[in-house]
Amino acid sequence: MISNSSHPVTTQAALTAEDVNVYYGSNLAVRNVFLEIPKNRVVAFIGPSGCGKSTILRCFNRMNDLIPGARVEGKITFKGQNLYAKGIDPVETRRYIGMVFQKPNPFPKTIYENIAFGARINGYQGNMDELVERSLRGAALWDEVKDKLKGSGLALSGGQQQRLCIARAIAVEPEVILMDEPCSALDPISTLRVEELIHELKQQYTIVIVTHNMQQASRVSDLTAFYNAEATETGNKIGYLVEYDQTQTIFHNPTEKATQEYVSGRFG
Ligand SMILES: Nc1ncnc2c1ncn2[C@@H]1O[C@H](COP(=O)(O)OP(=O)(O)OP(=O)(O)O)[C@@H](O)[C@H]1O
Repeated sequence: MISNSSHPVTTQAALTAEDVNVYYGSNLAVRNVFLEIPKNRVVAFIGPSGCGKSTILRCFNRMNDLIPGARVEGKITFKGQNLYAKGIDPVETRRYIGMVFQKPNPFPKTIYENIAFGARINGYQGNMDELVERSLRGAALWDEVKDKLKGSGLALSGGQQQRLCIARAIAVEPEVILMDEPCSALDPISTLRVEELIHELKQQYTIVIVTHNMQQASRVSDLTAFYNAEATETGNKIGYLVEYDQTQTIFHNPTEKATQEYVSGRFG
């Protein structure tokens, strides 16, 4: 069930966060997050800068492990399995829960190799040409690149590079794709293409997207989590989840005043 919500979601949960706190060194960055991400849904994280959206996103595939001093308390589960239990391999976790970053970051390799590289490392035994085509089609990029697969991924436009990164993410057949402001470096047309793609991808994947763009959150997501931050006596800011509900509700009939003010552009 979704915390802070009067509208529980009954579909199966892909990911859950239970009383999650994240620290950087001795600073508490985000506190007491309870959240459930249902399977095959798009969930948007919104809120002002520094309220912990990316920090929580990174908990879901243990990317915070790569940040020195970062520490996660509480419980994060993926299909019921505690992701932070002893013996869980974070690298393996990221195969099931992929990530697309703010700035497109293709490998300095050919378009073909951008897809094939990760699959090969994961011991993919199938037909690589087919996998490359399937992944590029899945990311709505195939028609634009099919004649230049041996060209560099870095020679593509920003929007194409981001779709290449999405193709790379889906090539290893994850179940969840985490997207951290995937369109913030893209022009409006490329942004729309990625948004259309997100719509298509949710048939097969569960998607969590951090965005600063309110229209984008309302266009692409089924559910929206609004985070905010409060200042402590020492001047640090601690992020927390204010409200999580159906996107329609968050944008048109939120429970909390702060949510109403944020979605109507009155702060943030
Ligand atoms: N690598 C890090 N080391 C130390 N502190 C960090 C690190 N990353 C984030 N923080 C701190 O954690 C808090 C939450 O940051 P986070 O980036 O998760 O917020 P956000 O809501 O995603 O912000 P934005 O919208 O600006 O990307 C902030 O106070 C930030 O300074």
